[in-house]
Amino acid sequence: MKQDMILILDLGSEANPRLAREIRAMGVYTEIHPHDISAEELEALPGVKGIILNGGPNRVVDGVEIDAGPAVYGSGIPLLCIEHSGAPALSEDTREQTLRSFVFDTCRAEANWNMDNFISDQVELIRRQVGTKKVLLALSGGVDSSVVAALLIRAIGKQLTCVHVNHGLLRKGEPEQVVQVFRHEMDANLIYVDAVDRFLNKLSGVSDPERKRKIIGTEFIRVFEEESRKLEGIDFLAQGTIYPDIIESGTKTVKAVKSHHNVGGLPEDLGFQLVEPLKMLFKDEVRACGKALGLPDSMVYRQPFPGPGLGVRCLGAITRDRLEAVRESDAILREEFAKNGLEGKVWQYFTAIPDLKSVGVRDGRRADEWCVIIRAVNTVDAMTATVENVPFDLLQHITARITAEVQGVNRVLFDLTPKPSGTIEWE
Ligand SMILES: Nc1ncnc2c1ncn2[C@@H]1O[C@H](COP(=O)(O)OP(=O)(O)OP(=O)(O)O)[C@@H](O)[C@H]1O
Repeated sequence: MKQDMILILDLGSEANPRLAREIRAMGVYTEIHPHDISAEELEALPGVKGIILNGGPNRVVDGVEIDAGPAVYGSGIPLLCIEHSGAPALSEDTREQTLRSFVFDTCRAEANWNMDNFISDQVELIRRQVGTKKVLLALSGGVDSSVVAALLIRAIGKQLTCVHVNHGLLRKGEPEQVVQVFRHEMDANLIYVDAVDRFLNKLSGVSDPERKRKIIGTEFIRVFEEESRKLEGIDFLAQGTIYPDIIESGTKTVKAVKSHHNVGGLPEDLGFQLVEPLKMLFKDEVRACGKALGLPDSMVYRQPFPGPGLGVRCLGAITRDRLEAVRESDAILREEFAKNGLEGKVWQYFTAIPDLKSVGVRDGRRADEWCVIIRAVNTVDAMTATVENVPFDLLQHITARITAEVQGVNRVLFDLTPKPSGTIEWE
């Protein structure tokens, strides 16, 4: 990479990602590495202009205080030590000034970290890694895999084959958008697999949420493997791994938040070499990259969506008609939130339909129909969530639309429960 880099060494701080993002926000590239980086590893990192030793509450490991070694202290590269202790923290201003002065005055780093440079570097690296060989990508249409696809199309064009599996659990219009954007606009090699019947047949009668998730995950792998076996001469598999996936899989001082399996469960033994061009990007940078590559905002700024899709919002055993009602009501909710300035403001909003009918009145007759639950929540870290205060007249308008436009629905409920005691999703 041609960019200057500030290296962050993890001396037991939980604030490494935050520090890394702060410096990237100043336009300077950062990477987080373990405290005991060797001289060879340090040497191999390009453009290191400064090193920050970021200490914190986990600094003592097995009774011993960890520290960087001679490779770092003897490197001649400017060092800054930060210790997050119990002492009163520096004010935000002082902290930012200290960081800025270290980065720009002491290290003389150039603010050359931006998406255009990132993209041109990655294009070069991908071409070097892949040569004239072929690459396979499972393309969900979600942010990460879409940005990987766009980057690879830029780098190697038709040497990339994308496989999109329509399992029937995607939101309204999403499979069509994948085809439109990647096949028609970006002229990519796209294999579109219509596996709707296959998934819904497997899920028929299954009401246990864990079993539903498992079936969706396993069936996805089967379909993907079947498709990849039909292709010949593929050496590489591209994946939308991003930096938080790697950070969260644990460092020497911070235990794993979750294991790093990135593909919603693609096995590790598919026998391909990996291409992971986004693995050093934070989520907002992935979005910026997608935007710079020309992907539509509706793809790049999409709200988080669970891996098993609408399957976990069609509560209990999935039926086609209730799944359709989830999809249609979700589309109305999203349309109304977008029209009324709530898109981009509310972190996550969706509808869920329990396997429950109640009596109502339709065309002057009693009719047993489902109820739609609206959920709209805000969160910083998904560990806790608060409910968005959606204007009452908007809720009434959405209720009127859903009960008029969505077949089989006679009631709309608004979920007032924060997390805890609720969770964000219903299953
Ligand atoms: N319907 C699908 N068709 C093709 N690939 C899929 C599909 N669903 C998931 N994948 C693959 O599995 C990966 C992980 O899926 P997951 O649902 O966990 O989303 P994610 O990590 O948020 O990534 P993305 O933003 O790309 O959806 C995706 O990046 C993609 O490679």
